[in-house]
Amino acid sequence: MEQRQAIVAVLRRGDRVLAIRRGPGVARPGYWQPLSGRLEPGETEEQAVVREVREEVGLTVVPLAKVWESETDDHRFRLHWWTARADTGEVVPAPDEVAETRWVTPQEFLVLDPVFDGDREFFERILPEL
Ligand SMILES: Nc1nc2c([nH]c(=O)n2[C@H]2C[C@H](O)[C@@H](COP(=O)(O)OP(=O)(O)OP(=O)(O)O)O2)c(=O)[nH]1
Repeated sequence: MEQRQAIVAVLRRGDRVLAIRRGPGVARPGYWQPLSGRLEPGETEEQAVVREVREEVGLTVVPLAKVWESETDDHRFRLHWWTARADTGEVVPAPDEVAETRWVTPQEFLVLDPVFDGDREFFERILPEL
């Protein structure tokens, strides 16, 4: 299958990041992860980060830096990981896509269940180096 491109938006507020639980309207509901979403044709990764964050939790964010690339465990998506600043604003989840949200420390993310292997690797290995 042709690999699709998606962004992951690691929203930072102080020493915490936004974790969301996948909602009932998406594949594999129940998993905890940072926000993610498909890159649309003609869109830059930064634009996709801003759009997806707005659609999924209603926050306006500023993309900071691309920090990692990975592949999903089912190989369907190449994931482009971005940090973004989200200092203010209230999180308002899109009900179908986001079941729950939590601002977590990296340690707190690692005890959420279930999480994807690639996301675990990000929080264990990549995020502490940033
Ligand atoms: N952070 C993270 N995001 C992931 C992982 N696996 C995975 O598919 N995603 C993201 C990439 C896509 O944005 C989204 C795919 O979910 P989906 O299949 O319900 O979304 P979709 O609407 O884009 O796809 P589809 O319905 O057309 O098949 O989830 C993962 O391991 N970690």
